Amino acid sequence: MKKRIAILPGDGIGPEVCDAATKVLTEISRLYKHEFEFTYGDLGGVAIDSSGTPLPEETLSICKQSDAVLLGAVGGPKWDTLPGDKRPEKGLLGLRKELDLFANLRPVTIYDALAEASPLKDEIIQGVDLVIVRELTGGLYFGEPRERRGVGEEEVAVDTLVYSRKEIERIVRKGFEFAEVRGGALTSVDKANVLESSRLWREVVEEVAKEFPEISYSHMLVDNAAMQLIRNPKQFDVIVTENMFGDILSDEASMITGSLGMLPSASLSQDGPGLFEPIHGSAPDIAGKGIANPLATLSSVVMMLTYAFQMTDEAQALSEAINDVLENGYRTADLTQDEKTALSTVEMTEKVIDALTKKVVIS
Ligand SMILES: NC(=O)c1ccc[n+]([C@@H]2O[C@H](COP(=O)([O-])OP(=O)(O)OC[C@H]3O[C@@H](n4cnc5c(N)ncnc54)[C@H](O)[C@@H]3O)[C@@H](O)[C@H]2O)c1
Ligand SMILES: CC(C)[C@H](C(=O)O)[C@@H](O)C(=O)O
Ligand SMILES: [Mg+2]
Repeated sequence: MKKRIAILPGDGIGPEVCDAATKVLTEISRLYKHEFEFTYGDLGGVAIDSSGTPLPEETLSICKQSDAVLLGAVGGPKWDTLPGDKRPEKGLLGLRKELDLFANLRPVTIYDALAEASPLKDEIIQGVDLVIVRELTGGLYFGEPRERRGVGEEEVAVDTLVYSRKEIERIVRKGFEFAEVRGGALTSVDKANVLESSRLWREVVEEVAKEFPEISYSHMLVDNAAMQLIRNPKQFDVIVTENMFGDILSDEASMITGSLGMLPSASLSQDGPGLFEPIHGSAPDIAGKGIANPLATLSSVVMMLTYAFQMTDEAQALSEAINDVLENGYRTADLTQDEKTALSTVEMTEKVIDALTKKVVIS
């Protein structure tokens, strides 16, 4: 059956890594005889430039009519001085809200071949396999009021951190469900020693835990969690946390794998189309140079195949192809000190496609 995929390349390296993804999806459609239909939409800075708004109606409607959405990244210096509600990032936040993508999964998987790319010691990172389940449509990112008022020394800026019981319940339940599927444990991360919203969060975790008597769980304060992720990341299996803490902890966790260019994500709603994107941004410092690591985006395609299309064989083959390429020593610039041997985005993508094709044709 035909699968409709909305492609939102966005800004900076977004188009470069999205190209990698569409090439790989095209190869998968050839190998497995699927039909993937790509419809492109503008989001972020490119959308501001083309239509004056970071999330045009047309883009939203393309996404709503799709079976899955693939996103590159949004933002960049060109739009940094725009007011908050006109910035590229507002387009992404609006899309997450409109599609009700409350559950953001950010898996942290270690590739043995990349051990030396991580700044952490081998014995600390070997065997790490964790997933951050980040609440994505609430908290500080969306709370009202959000405003600036007053002038001079009296000027104040307000952001509001608000969570309803219902919002917490649904993400915490997702966290427990993932822990159940993985046969693991749940760590709920909060700041309950200071924040009222975190105290409600903790209460809700205690209540939802009763539905999962066989899952062991614990609470951890976010500052300690940030430290523990570096000290002993193996202690974690599923981490469930609110929007902003999840944003920060996931960039931190990416260094366990060696590069921000490695971490994928899936943002899911209750029943609508999911959105799949690397966790990294538009990387203005390397945009246009053709050197971005496409693997976070290709691993996001693995998550799309798994969660949106239930194509488990295809997902496994692509995931193994990524592993094979790394085992064979291929690296983009972010993963090696040796500039001379570093592959471009296009070359790395070709290596993955070769490995995938060989794997599928032989099996
Ligand atoms: N989901 C998104 O669209 C998203 C996520 C994060 C940041 N942003 C936006 O991106 C812009 C730049 O933000 P930033 O510089 O703080 O974060 P960033 O993630 O874009 O880059 C941080 C560093 O990591 C490197 N990097 C990131 N992705 C890489 C890849 N695939 N391959 C190799 N190196 C990679 C960059 O070169 C840079 O040195 C900002 O406008 C920000 O708002 C967007
Ligand atoms: C660009 C920004 C709005 C976004 C976030 O903070 O959620 C990004 O950092 C991410 O991690 O996806
Ligand atoms: Mg982030």
